[in-house]
Amino acid sequence: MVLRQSFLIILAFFGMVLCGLVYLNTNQNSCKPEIIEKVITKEIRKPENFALRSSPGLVYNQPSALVSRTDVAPVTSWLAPIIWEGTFDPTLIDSIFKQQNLTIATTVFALGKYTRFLKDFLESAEEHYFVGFRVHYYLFTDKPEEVPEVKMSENHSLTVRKVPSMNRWQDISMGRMEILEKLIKDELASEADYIFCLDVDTKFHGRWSVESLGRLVGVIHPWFFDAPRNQFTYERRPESQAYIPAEEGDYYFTGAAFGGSLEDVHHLTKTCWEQMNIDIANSIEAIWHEESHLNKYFLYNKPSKLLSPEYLWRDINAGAGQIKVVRFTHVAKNNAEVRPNK
Ligand SMILES: CC(=O)N[C@H]1[C@@H](OP(=O)(O)OP(=O)(O)OC[C@H]2O[C@@H](n3ccc(=O)[nH]c3=O)[C@H](O)[C@@H]2O)O[C@H](CO)[C@H](O)[C@@H]1O
Ligand SMILES: [Mn+2]
Repeated sequence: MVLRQSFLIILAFFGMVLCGLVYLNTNQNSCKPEIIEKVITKEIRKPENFALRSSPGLVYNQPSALVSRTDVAPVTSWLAPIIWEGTFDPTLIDSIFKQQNLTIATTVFALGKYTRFLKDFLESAEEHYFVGFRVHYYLFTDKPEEVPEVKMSENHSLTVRKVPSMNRWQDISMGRMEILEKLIKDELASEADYIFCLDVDTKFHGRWSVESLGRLVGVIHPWFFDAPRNQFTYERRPESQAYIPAEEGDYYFTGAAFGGSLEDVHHLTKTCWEQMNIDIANSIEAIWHEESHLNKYFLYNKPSKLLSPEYLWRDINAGAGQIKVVRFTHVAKNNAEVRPNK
């Protein structure tokens, strides 16, 4: 009898503990979405944070309603500014954006032999890229041990992330879209205001700063800024999701640099990655990989700001009358030697 009673008490005790655990567990699960939501809503910036406030007493040149550069277009036909030297006042624009307390996330990938480009990329960025503004670089590499020590300025920081190696350079280049989509979705909401995604085989030579910020930002490719649209190297096969017919197209954009607000770049990376996967399922790869999909995206989701080829020039020594300042260049490389495949 006593034995039976104690057995029942023990059973009841374990029952309670079990119930408690189940409760805790379900409760934790049901809490998760709430917590995530709280973090995001807490960090969303209010519209007034983006107001273009200027300080009394700031001395700068009077802007003109009449005079501008006449050798280049400072605006697209959908009224997005095109940023060229001489279209903005660095003193004024820096002072306005200083008041917004921004963080610019910047991603760069260096897999395989491309780690050799990191030193020049990072050192030159520290000299010219968003100087005086908060920058968080996210560097994705399969060889973290090869990341050089580069001294970061006070408000710039670098996070290194290990990613698996890949055998095809095309897969590395296209795979960036998937990693970027996840990074923005999972981590950046409470971390940054804007993002730029850059090729690593590049180098800064001049200012690249807040004049480049916008909701959705594309960089005009240095080889095609003066070409007619039917000569752009868009994907021309209708079977690909990146297809653009010969009579359509605005500009040809580079895949080596794009950016904007987290929300807009998230949508861009997600869409391009989805489109590339449809192509894979249909056994087709766009002629210039994610760059082709990016161009398709920009055609039907117009960028709100365009950066002139000053923001991705061919080579520091290559000249063109319209390029008054070279800010960022693609560096010459031996593709056959540096890539894992043809
Ligand atoms: C100037 C320009 O418009 N560049 C684009 C162009 O060729 P690119 O010749 O510039 O392509 P690329 O060889 O630089 O590859 C793009 C990027 O992928 C990364 N990477 C690539 C290979 C590798 O082994 N390891 C590695 O880390 C690295 O960050 C590199 O900068 O077309 C590519 C897609 O076809 C991309 O759209 C590039 O952005
Ligand atoms: Mn490149």
